[in-house]
Amino acid sequence: MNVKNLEEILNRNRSYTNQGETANYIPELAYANPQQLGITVCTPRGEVISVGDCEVEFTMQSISKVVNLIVAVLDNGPEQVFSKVGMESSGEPFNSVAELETKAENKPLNPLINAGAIAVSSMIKGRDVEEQFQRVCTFLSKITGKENITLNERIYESEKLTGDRNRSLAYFMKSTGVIDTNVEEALDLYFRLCSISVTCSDLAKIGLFLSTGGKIQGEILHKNMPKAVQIALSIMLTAGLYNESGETMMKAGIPAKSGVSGGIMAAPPNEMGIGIIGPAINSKGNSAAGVKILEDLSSEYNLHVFKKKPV
Ligand SMILES: NC(=O)CC[C@H](N)C(=O)O
Repeated sequence: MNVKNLEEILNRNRSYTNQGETANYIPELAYANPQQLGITVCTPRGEVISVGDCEVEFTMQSISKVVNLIVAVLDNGPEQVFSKVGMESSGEPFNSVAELETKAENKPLNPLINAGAIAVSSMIKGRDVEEQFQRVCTFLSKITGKENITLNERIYESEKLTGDRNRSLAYFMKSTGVIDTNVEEALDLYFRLCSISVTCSDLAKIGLFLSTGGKIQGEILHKNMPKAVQIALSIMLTAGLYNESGETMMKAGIPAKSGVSGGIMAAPPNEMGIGIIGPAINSKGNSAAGVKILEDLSSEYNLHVFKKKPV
């Protein structure tokens, strides 16, 4: 792998930024530059290669759902978490209201759609929202090696102000017993987690952590970490890109998670961590150029999980 190679992949896919738009249902997200495009790759051997607009910060949005899930699984065990949230891909938009009532016994279909992630947030341990949030930040800090994990206040306020769809999902889940804690607190934690600032290289480090089975600088910090990571990767593979997950699974074949700010975090097992930013998103809510870059990275570096690797 080298810089030139990655630059070529980035440039080859640049025109796809014109096939998307920045998210505007959270008004503050609309101000991102739709032409921005960057890739960072981290390998287990310690190489870090960044190309394009990698230094720009953006919010994690739905990529935080993966970290959220791992913390909740470590806190409660998988049985407890999956007694409230399903394991199936949805085939519907990430904020679908209808499927919550009509599918899977009132359980949100999986932890990576909005309803599922709000339910998972309610299970994170802590005295109050601040402590819950700080526990997730501490974990993120260990993974990324960044001392300060910060929240983008403008985006957070914008999310809260316009988050009525998420509120309706959460209150519905309270009525069916999926959420049995304070709904507003679960939502507040969810909004905060979505508003955490990151760069491409932070995403690549999260990807590397997952790709190496949950190791942080060669160490496993919790005995249940490998299991939690295995769960997260499985759900990323089947549901990480919402109703574009099947196509991405077939074409790129890499466990990945997208967010509406245009980030994609990907974790081809044992290979590398990948962070991509491209704020112009397609109709499914995924970075328009980002998904194409993921496909190209997969074919360039043989990353598809079902591609026969040379022995
Ligand atoms: N797909 C996403 O990134 C959605 C996250 C966003 N904060 C929302 O709740 O709608």
